[in-house]
Amino acid sequence: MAGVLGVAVIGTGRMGADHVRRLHEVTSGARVAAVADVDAERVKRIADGIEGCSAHTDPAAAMAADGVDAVLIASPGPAHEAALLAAFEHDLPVLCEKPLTPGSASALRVLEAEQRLGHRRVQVGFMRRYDAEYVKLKSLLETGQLGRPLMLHNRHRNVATPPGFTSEMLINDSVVHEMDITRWLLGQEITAVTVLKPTPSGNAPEGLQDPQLVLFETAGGAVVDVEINVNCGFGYQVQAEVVCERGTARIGDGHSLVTNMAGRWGGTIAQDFTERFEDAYDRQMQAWVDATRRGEITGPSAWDGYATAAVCEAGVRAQQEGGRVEVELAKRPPFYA
Ligand SMILES: NC(=O)C1=CN([C@@H]2O[C@H](COP(=O)(O)OP(=O)(O)OC[C@H]3O[C@@H](n4cnc5c(N)ncnc54)[C@H](O)[C@@H]3O)[C@@H](O)[C@H]2O)C=CC1
Ligand SMILES: O=C1[C@@H](O)[C@H](O)[C@@H](O)[C@H](O)[C@H]1O
Repeated sequence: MAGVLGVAVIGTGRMGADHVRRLHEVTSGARVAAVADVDAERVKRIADGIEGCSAHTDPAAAMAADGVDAVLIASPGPAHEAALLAAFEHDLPVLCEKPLTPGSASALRVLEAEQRLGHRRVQVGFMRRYDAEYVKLKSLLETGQLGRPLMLHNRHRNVATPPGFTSEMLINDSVVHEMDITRWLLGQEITAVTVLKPTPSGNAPEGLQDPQLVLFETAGGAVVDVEINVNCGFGYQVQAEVVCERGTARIGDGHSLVTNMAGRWGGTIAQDFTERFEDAYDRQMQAWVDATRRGEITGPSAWDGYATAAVCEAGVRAQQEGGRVEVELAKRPPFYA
């Protein structure tokens, strides 16, 4: 399609509202044509701020609304499968926030439904693939100058968790990003997961197993560790260091602004993901809109969503049962080659 892309945004909470703002104010070639949320007041408030945008409480009605060419899903994970299948019924391209679905069985159903359509429709919102530092790191690895990657160290720290955040969510909501970025950076599937649990931090709400150290093994023999630490109190940090045969490369130190003042030097630390990954969310959206207008689907696929769901399942079992848990992954269909 050549014209402006009309997008229906499903779910207008924290991420959905931010994506609506982005589409409306930052992205070129797109407009918010419809919004849907089970919270009627919230969705009306958001639609009222955008000319020509209709408000709905039923996602399928938003997808069928006038001027809708594509769908952005930002409802909670358990609502994604129904929204994806509804988008497929209208044969609409979709940008679906992570996770594709919470669970490999539901993710497989989505893969099967997309294959029945006969063409790819889904991009999953693993926005780190659009972060300038991660892009540089991947480009460097692809030159081969550093040699074969042996290990990847990751740190993923959040200031604090919202109410209701569970120990499983450290894996399913947070470490899922490292699962995707590991597969993308190294070009290898994750084959096994082990989770180590230190005595919880005094900052963690009662009952939350935080922090955790999550280890992945990959098909190419690399070992990956992830410090997931979601009540660290001081800032939002995402760091990665690849150790290769001939050198190492590291991102995420956040040294873009260093100050010298009053006998000290230092900088500031982002406070949440919307700040740290703002550019990545913007680039992800623009890339999706541009590709969709060209009639293409690029970026992380439904297969990537399924593969990470399978690793999450192994991770949650490793967390709960202890020991090393192998990832059970279906054969990759040629459709997702
Ligand atoms: N890429 C990233 O860094 C991040 C991604 N996310 C993902 O974004 C999605 C949304 O998360 P948040 O915005 O943090 O959640 P939220 O709870 O702030 O917002 C969810 C919204 O969806 C609405 N909703 C619930 N069920 C619905 C349904 N069946 N249909 C339509 N709307 C429905 C709720 O009323 C709420 O307004 C999740 O998949 C989450 O994992 C969240 C945070 C960061
Ligand atoms: O996706 C995200 C959240 O859902 C999750 O809760 C955070 O830990 C991540 O840093 C963020 O990127």
